[in-house]
Amino acid sequence: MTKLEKYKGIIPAFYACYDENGNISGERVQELAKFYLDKGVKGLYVGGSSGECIYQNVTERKEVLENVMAAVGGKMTIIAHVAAPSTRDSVELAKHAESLGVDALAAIPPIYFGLPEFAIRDYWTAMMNASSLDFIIYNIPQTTGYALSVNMLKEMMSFDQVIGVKNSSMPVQDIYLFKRNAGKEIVVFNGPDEQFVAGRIMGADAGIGGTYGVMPELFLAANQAIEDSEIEKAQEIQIMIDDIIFKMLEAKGNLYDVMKAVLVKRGITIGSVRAPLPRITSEDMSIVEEVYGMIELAIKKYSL
Ligand SMILES: CC(=O)N[C@@H]([C@@H](O)[C@H](O)[C@H](O)CO)[C@@H](O)CC(=O)C(=O)O
Repeated sequence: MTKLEKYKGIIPAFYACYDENGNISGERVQELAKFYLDKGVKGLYVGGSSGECIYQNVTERKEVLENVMAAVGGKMTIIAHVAAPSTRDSVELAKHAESLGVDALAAIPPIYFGLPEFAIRDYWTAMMNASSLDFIIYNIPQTTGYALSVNMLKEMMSFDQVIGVKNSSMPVQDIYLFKRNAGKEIVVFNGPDEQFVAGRIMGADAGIGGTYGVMPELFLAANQAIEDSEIEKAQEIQIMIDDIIFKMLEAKGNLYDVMKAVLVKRGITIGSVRAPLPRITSEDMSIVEEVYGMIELAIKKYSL
């Protein structure tokens, strides 16, 4: 088994778990982490977009990771997204993550100001230098405004710690582009859940996604179908997944709040989203019901 094997598979992007007052709930974090452990996913991606990291302070982000590690540390692969607006906070989070024994760090590029590539490199290397952990570049141009270039990829790949890219850019060809130009074996994680199967076919080794958490069974089944070269089955499951995602996106409230409401129906309560993310409305509840039904039906169809 190569050292990259532990990253290959289905890795839900962990949701922010709050109590009824909107504070981090360690108890709920642990409950959600154990739910995913029971489902058999490969690992968890903690503190990313789905973790609402942008709206949490450093202390809160540490508390989330501490509770994930307390619940499932050592039992599954844990990737800690540690990027924060300042390099200083990101470095602090990187050191903290290493002290807890996570497997890898991940980071988006710096946000808000459009910075030159040398500054982005310095931001990432500061986090790497603060630990000895594997490091994953998080490419998500649609939210950060920076699209990973091949030159930057090559420069970053010269660091031994850099083992992969979580790629959330929309062109599926980027997956191959990054693998082709990395100059070494890397793991590419598919980001857009709507094209997970396409991403795997184009060479993604794994997937990290925000909607996995509400229907992990379906992504596990799609991944298994790919592994078994059952492409038609994989496509069929992907289409069901997309119908579910498109339905959730019809809601007025934020996608994460829709998924949190669906999780309640699946027996897991993790609170709502933090403002400015809009909460679901009473009219959105029919979408929640419908989505829950669609997930149940798909699970039944494939006896998952
Ligand atoms: C732009 C965006 O948020 N992309 C999501 C997707 O999982 C996305 O929610 C999904 O494809 C639905 O559109 C992930 O790539 C983000 C993610 O995994 C994370 O950091 O939480």
